[in-house]
Amino acid sequence: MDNDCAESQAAMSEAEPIIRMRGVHKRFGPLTVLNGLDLDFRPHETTVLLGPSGTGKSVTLKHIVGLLQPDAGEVYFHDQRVDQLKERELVPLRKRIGFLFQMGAMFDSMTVGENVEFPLVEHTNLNRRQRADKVDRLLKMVGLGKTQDKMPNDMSGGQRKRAALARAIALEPEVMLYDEPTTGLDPIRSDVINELILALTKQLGMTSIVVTHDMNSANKIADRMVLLYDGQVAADSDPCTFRNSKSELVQRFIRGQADQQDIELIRMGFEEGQAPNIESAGEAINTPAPRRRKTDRDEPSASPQTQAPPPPVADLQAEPTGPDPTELDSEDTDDDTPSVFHED
Ligand SMILES: Nc1ncnc2c1ncn2[C@@H]1O[C@H](COP(=O)(O)OP(=O)(O)OP(=O)(O)O)[C@@H](O)[C@H]1O
Repeated sequence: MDNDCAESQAAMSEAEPIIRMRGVHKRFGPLTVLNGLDLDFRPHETTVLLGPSGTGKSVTLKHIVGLLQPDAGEVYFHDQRVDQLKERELVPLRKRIGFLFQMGAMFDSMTVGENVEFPLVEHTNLNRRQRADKVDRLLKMVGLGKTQDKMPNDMSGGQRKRAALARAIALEPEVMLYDEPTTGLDPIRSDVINELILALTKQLGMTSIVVTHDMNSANKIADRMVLLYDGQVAADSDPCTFRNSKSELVQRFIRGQADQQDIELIRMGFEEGQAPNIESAGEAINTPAPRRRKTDRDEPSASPQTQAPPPPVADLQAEPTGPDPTELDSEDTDDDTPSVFHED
């Protein structure tokens, strides 16, 4: 054992996995995305899924909630085989696994309050008053108190993501999946999201799986880092061991460094008097990622009808004990000094 990493290694869970992916294969036409993926997720742990664009990180998340089905292989949530469930049978599963989509996926025609209330209306027996209280509590938890009546389009990107997170945890899911939760946010707003993810995991005992390209975020929130490459797991360890890995692949990814093949591609583009082919560059580490057409069971558009069931967590019943986040959330600064989870 690398002594420098003993603390980081010790922090990793040894509990039985609650999500298991076994030999998962997934192709889209000629493109193989997952190539026999074996991956487990243990409870109360935050796993960060890393990897170049197009390696199948989002596709992996979508298999966990049955938004995509494997061509071969098995996906389990506890003892339940997810990949064989019919759409109707997926509903209870999706109440236990929340999903924060890349773009937040708010219903633009509804107020923020209505958005957060939506899963409560659909999936609980709470009366109007109880729902209103819960929406209020959820919005405070993410530092967005008193925004119930706002329209999503009148909010900043960071606020929308937090509102989407409030909706995603409304049903108190056991597991939260985050698809690039900090993309498009400045470092301060990104950190707000990081704090929220940490709070949900550490204080409410949630299990989190986070897809990100953001190494700052990964370093802050991860109990475990997994690098996907070529449709398989290329590295899987505690964060300290990951950072100290001698693997060239891992190190290049951490440094965000193009390899010789990428550089050569760009040089050739210049020499031929063409604009460099940025799309192709990176493919030596980035598995080919043809731009895709979103299909059937893909990320929902902003329409309640197509929205994947909102998410779930632990005990949201308790009143938040920290400072009232609404006071931190001034109209013009968009904020962001969350988190309601902080104890005094
Ligand atoms: N529903 C789909 N139909 C066709 N191709 C798809 C579909 N979903 C994903 N793909 C393709 O599968 C590959 C992996 O996609 P995925 O979104 O998982 O990548 P990723 O690793 O999350 O990348 P990024 O970091 O850029 O988000 C891409 O080439 C993508 O175009």
